[in-house]
Amino acid sequence: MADDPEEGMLSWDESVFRDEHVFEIDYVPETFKHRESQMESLKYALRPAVRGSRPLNAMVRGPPGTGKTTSVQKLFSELAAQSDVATIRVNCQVNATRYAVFSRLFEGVFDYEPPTSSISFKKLFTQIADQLVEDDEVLIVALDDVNYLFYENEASDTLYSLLRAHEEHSGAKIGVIIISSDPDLDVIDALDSRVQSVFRPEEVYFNRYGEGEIADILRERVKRGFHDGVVSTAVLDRVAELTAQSGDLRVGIDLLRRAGLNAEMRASRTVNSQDVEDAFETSKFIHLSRNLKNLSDSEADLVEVIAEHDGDQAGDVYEVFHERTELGYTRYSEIINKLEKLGIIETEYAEIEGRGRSRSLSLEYEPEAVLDRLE
Ligand SMILES: Nc1ncnc2c1ncn2[C@@H]1O[C@H](COP(=O)(O)OP(=O)(O)OP(=O)(O)O)[C@@H](O)[C@H]1O
Repeated sequence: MADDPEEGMLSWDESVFRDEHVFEIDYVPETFKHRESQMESLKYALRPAVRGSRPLNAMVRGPPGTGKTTSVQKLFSELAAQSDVATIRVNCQVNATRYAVFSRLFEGVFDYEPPTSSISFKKLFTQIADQLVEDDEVLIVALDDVNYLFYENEASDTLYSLLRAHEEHSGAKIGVIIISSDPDLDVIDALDSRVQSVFRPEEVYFNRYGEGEIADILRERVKRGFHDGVVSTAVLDRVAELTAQSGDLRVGIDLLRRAGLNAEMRASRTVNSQDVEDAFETSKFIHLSRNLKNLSDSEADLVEVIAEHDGDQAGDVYEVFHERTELGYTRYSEIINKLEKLGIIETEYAEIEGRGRSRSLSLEYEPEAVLDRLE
C-alpha cells in the first residue's frame, strides 16, 4: 500500500513495542553477552558452595551500569535451580546499616520479617546462623552497592560479622560477595585492619563496555522489545554512541524506551534520530535521578541548598542548611562527603583573601536539572 497516505502512521491500538517490559529496570535479560570472563571468575569463587563447603569471598567492582548486579542475579538463579545453596542479595542503598542488612538476611532465611525491630543484633544473627547450621545449608550473601555501607561507616562491622560467622556460630557457612560501583573507593583500604586480616576476596572487575559491545547488547533488546523494522541500524548506532559517553548501559536502555515513546507520540511506526536526540535530554540524567531518589530528606535538603547557592563557600552554605534543617556541622560534613562520593557535587579548595583556605561547593550538573529531579 505504497500510496496509502496512512502508511507509516500508527493507529490507536498499535504500538512500536513488541514487549515494553524489556526496557524496565528490574528486567533480567535472557542473553548476557560480553561478561563471560567475569561470570567464570565468580563461578570459580562460588563453586565450593555447591559441594557444601564455604565458598571463596568475592569483590566485584566497576563503574555503574556494567552488569555487576545482573551477573550475580544470573548466578544466583542458576544456583537456586541446580543446588541447595541459599542466596540472598541485599541492596545496601536502602539497607545501609549492619542491622538492616541482617534483617534482610533473616527475612531471606525465614521467609518472614524479624519479629520486632527491638530484637538485638546478636539475637538476629544467632537465629540466622542456627538455622543455617540446622539445615546444613551454605548461604551466599551479595552486598550490592556496598559503597553505601562505607558512606554510613557500617561496612567493617557488617563484613566482620559475616566473615566470622563460622567461628562464632558453630560452623555456619556464609560466603560474601561485595559489589561496589564507586570507582574512587578503595574497598580493602577503607576497611578496619581486623577485617582486612580475614577478608581476602577474589577480585572481579567489570570494565566499561565499548561502543561496539553496547550496540551488540542493545541490538538484542531492540529485537525483543520492538517490532521488526522500528529501529534501524543507524538509529541503534547513535544510541550506542550516546550510551558510550557514560558507559552506563542503563542510559541506552532508557534511551530506547523513551525514543520509542517519542515515535509513538508522532504516531510513527519507526524511531528516527530526532526521537533519540530528544530522549537523550532526559536519559542522560538517569544516573543523577537514581542517586537523588535514594537520598534521605536531609541529604536532599542539602542538595537543594547547594543548587540554590552553586559555587558558594562551604561555611555560607552551612548557615543556610542549618537554618533550614537545624542539623549540626558534623552531620553537614558527612552529607557533603557522601554527595561528593556520589558524584552529585564537587568541592574545591582555594585561598580566599582575608579568610585563609576555604572550600567551595558546586554541583556536577546544571542546577535546574538537579532541582527538577528533586521532586
Ligand atoms: N551484558 C549485558 N547484556 C544485557 N543487558 C545488560 C548487560 N550488562 C548490563 N545489562 C543491563 O544494564 C542494566 C544495568 O546493569 P546492572 O544493574 O547489572 O549494572 P551494575 O553494574 O550492577 O550497575 P550499578 O553499579 O549502577 O548498580 C540492567 O538493566 C541490565 O539488564
